Parts: sequence; structure tokens; C-alpha cells
Amino acid sequence: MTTPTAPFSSEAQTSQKPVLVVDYGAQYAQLIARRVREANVYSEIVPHTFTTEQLLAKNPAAIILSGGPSSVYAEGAPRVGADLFEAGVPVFGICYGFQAMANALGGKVAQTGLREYGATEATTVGEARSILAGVPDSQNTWMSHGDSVHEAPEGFEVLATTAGAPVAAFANEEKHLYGVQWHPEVKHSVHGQQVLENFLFNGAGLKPNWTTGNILDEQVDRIRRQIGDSKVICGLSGGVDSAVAAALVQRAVGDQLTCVFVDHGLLREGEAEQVERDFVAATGVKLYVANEQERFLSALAGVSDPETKRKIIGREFIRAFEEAERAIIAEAASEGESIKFLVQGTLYPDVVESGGGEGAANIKSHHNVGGLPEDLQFELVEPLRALFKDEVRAVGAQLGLPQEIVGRQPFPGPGLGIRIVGDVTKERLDLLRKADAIARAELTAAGLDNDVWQMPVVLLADVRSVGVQGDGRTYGHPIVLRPVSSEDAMTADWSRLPYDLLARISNRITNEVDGVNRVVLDVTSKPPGTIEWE
Ligand SMILES: Nc1ncnc2c1ncn2[C@@H]1O[C@H](COP(=O)(O)OP(=O)(O)OP(=O)(O)O)[C@@H](O)[C@H]1O
Ligand SMILES: O=c1[nH]c(=O)c2[nH+]cn([C@@H]3O[C@H](COP(=O)(O)O)[C@@H](O)[C@H]3O)c2[nH]1
Ligand SMILES: NC(=O)CC[C@H](N)C(=O)O
Ligand SMILES: [Mg+2]
Repeated sequence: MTTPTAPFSSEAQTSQKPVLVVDYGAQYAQLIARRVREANVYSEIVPHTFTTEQLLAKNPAAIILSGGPSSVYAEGAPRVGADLFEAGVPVFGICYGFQAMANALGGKVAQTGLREYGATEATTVGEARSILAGVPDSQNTWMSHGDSVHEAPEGFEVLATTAGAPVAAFANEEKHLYGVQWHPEVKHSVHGQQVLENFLFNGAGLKPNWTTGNILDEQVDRIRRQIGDSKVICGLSGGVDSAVAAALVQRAVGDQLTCVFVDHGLLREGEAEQVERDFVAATGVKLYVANEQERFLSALAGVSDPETKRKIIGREFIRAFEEAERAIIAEAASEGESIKFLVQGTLYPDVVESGGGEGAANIKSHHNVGGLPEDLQFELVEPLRALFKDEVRAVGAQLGLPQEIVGRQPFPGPGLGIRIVGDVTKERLDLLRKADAIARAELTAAGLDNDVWQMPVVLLADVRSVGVQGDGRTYGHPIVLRPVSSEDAMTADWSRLPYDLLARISNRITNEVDGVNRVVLDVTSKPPGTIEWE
């Protein structure tokens, strides 16, 4: 049995020295890592439970301490060892990380009674310099804190101040130690990226030489080393992630790879055909289609709890891959040699949401991470596990995959199974498939496919409401439209689709789909809502 690689794998994803982001339970630790990578510097996240020794063992080029919910003076608050600041590695503290650094080095942190949340003006002290070089004397920053640094530690100079934070930024150039009270990683901090890059390129002396191209070469190499000359299967869904993972593995080990598409009956209209047409045409990969509608439907019968559904789907996926493996071996008459490796297009957000981060909450069990069964026989190959969607799209484009594949909107592996609120039946799936096909067709016809990240269409099977159609009373189900815009699915906003498009979708669904008498629009951002309803 093989357990999946830990999310904070000690095995580096690249040969480059990483900028480590130490996660103090921040909401946006992954956003910090993103911004570093956008500056073309490789970055990884590690939990705050890492000791100084463990941090240094990863040979970091620099370290960023993230924000977090604790107060440094509270009992049990996560600490940073003062020895970290003597190791000669450049360090940048953000919010809690800034306060923790001040505290560890003998500065003063206290509650000011003046909380700052949201847009806050920060004023440069003296001349703009160090990590504030090139930013205006008065800049708009985004804050979220109730504690403040009152006195910088010895050897540090104060670079900026705000109404609620006497020390809002500091630096010790000699030791390459820096910090800011605000969140440079969020877009609302207008000069945030500049401040971060000042740290990376001037403070830490790094070069912007990491690109998704590095990922490509290094992953091909790693995959070859991991798989050797064994055979391997890849779960192929028609989505972006598995298409890119499969193309990478194909580049690495060629026809040792067979892709397995599981038709679990929870797919949208036309999906199965699309996989065969687009992906096989673009790559020439070997494809095995597993018809497993029966297996999934009977395993899901009568189940309405979302996490239970997800776990069942995760388990049945693996059972379906095992069946497929047997069939592929039998077909190839390869003397019973079993296939040990399973490629999945797992991304970083799948891992984080499944509670992969130390101290991170389990929001929902993605079928390919938190939903995996205990008795998993395969060794997983997950070349995209450290990446965000847009980075995966860039890798896909470099691999020469067509835009119809890399630009596709995401669709969750558990499919319509987690878009029916209530238990899943064949009839409900057929109904939802119809509604979904209408919504998608209208979105495409309006030319707005690229304006939304994705648009889940959800059936509230456990809810009924009264309607009037053809002069008669109806008692039908609502359909929810959930169009969202997003950068990486970790946060999202509801898309402001044109009213006439929404009206057309609503009209068509209520007219054409039996059993639906109401269409509603979900106007919730993420957080607090997630993108999918289950
Ligand atoms: N129907 C399916 N058949 C085989 N494997 C699947 C199927 N659905 C999902 N998977 C596997 O689970 C992984 C995670 O699914 P997920 O939906 O996150 O990714 P994707 O479908 O590849 O991309 P996208 O996020 O763009 O939909 C996939 O990369 C793939 O390996
Ligand atoms: O492959 C997947 N397996 C899953 O179990 C799963 N759950 C959610 N999603 C997709 O992930 C993104 C974030 O979704 P949520 O905001 O609903 O968590 C969105 O893009 C969702 O469609 C999944 N993808
Ligand atoms: N966002 C943060 O990192 C907050 C840090 C600390 N808890 C404060 O309130 O000041
Ligand atoms: Mg998918």
C-alpha cells in the first residue's frame, strides 16, 4: 500500500532553492506563494510546526512568515525560533509573521485597541527605501490586524507607519530581515507586488529565473525516474488538469501510458464524446473507457450527505481504476504484470481544501485527495500537485495542447453527483443534465465562456416550490445557477452575467425541463460560500 505524498512533501518540486512560506494559519498563505511565483521565483509552503532545523534542511533561498489568527503574546501562540534570524537566510514577515519576528528579536508587540481592517493608508518614514523603494510616500495597503508592533527590535529601522500601527514596516538591511504589518499579497495593497519583489530581488538578492518551463523539464525528469520502464495508467476526465498531467507523462514515458476515462454516469451531456474527440485527437494517447454508471449509481443510492457522497465517489473511482487495470492487462496479454502507477491531475487547491495543510480545516474531501480509500494499491504520480490552475494551463500550452483543452472551465471529478442537493438518482441526473446543457449552450452563445471561471448548475432535489405553468399548479424543484469568476478557485466572486442572458436561461430551463419551475441565481462570493454546493 502506498500513501499519497504528503502535501508538504519534503521532496522539492524543483531543483531550485525554494522561497519557503511558513504558514501560521493564514487565509492566504497560498496567495503569498503565488505572488512569489508570479515574480518568477520558486516557492513552497511549509507548516509553522517546522523547526528551524527542518526549515534550513530544505535549503531555502529566503523565508516568508505568513499572517495568522493568533496573537504573539497569547498562550500557545505559534512561535518562530530566534535562531532562524541568525542563519543568514533573508526573512520577510507579513502581519502575524512580522509581529512574531519583532517579538522573537526583542521588539514590543501589543494590542493598540485600534484595529485596522481593509484599506489603510501607510506613510513612509523618511525617504522611501529598502523594501519600500519606488513606492509612493503615502500608499494604500490592505490590513487585517488588532495587534501592533510598538517598538522595532534593536538594529531595525522603521520604514512606515499607519494610524493604528506605530511600526508598520521595518528592516535590518545588514541581516536581510524585513517585515510589514499589511498584506502585500492581496491585490488591494496597490504596491504589494512591488514590496514583495523588493524583498526578493534586493533584500534576498534572488534572480527572477523560474518559469513553468522549468516545471515541464523537471517533472518529465522526475516522472521518468519514478516510473522507470513500468506501465502506468492515468485518470483522464476531459478536464484541464488530467489532460496536462497525461500529456506530461506521455512526454516522459510515451506509450507505457494508457489513459482511463471513467464514465460514472455523473457526467454532463456530451462529455464522454468530447474526451475521445479532443484529447485523443490532440495527443494520440491510448484511451480505455470504463463504463461504470451502474457501480456509482448503486453505491450512491439513498445517500444525501455531501461528505459521504464524496468519500463513496473517491472510493469507487479507485475501484474503477483497478477494474480498468485488470482489463488493460488482459487486453495486452502482458503475463499478469500489474500496473503499479496511477497518474492524477491533482492540483494544490485540491490538497489544501481536503485539509492537507497542517492545522488547515477539511472544507470538503476532493475525490482525488481526501476521498481516496485507505487500501489504495496504486503509487500515485501527481506532477501538478504543487501548482495552481493558471500555472497548469501555462504548462499545458507549452506541451502544445490546444486552447479548447487548456482553456476549458473546470468540472469536478464527482460531477453532477455533488450538484444534486439530496440523493442521486438516474431521473434527477437526467433532469440536471438537461438544465446544465441549456445553461452552458446559452453562455457559449452569448460569447461569455471566457468571462466566467465556471458555472455550476445545481438541482435542489430536496426543495420544492409552488409554481403556475399552463394555467395549472406545479410543485417543482429549483435550479440554481452559480456563475463565478476566480483566479485559482481558492477565492471567487459571483459573476455579474447580463440580465437578458439570465432571463433566457431561466425561460428555457423552466420551459424545457420537466419538473423544474424556478431558476435562481447564487450571489455569494467564496468565502463564505464555496463554488460547488456540496
Ligand atoms: N471521469 C473521470 N475519469 C477518470 N479520471 C477522472 C475523472 N474525473 C476526474 N478524474 C481524475 O481526478 C482528477 C481531479 O479531477 P479534477 O476535476 O480536479 O481535474 P480535471 O478534471 O483534470 O481538471 P478540471 O479541474 O479542469 O476539471 C483528474 O485530474 C483525473 O485524474
Ligand atoms: O476534481 C475535483 N474533485 C472534487 O472533489 C471537487 N470538489 C470541488 N471541485 C472543484 O474545485 C474548485 C473549488 O471548489 P469549491 O469552492 O466548491 O471547493 C471548483 O472548481 C470545483 O468545481 C472539485 N474538483
Ligand atoms: N492577519 C494577521 O496576521 C493578524 C495578526 C494578529 N492576530 C493581529 O490581529 O494583529
Ligand atoms: Mg474535472
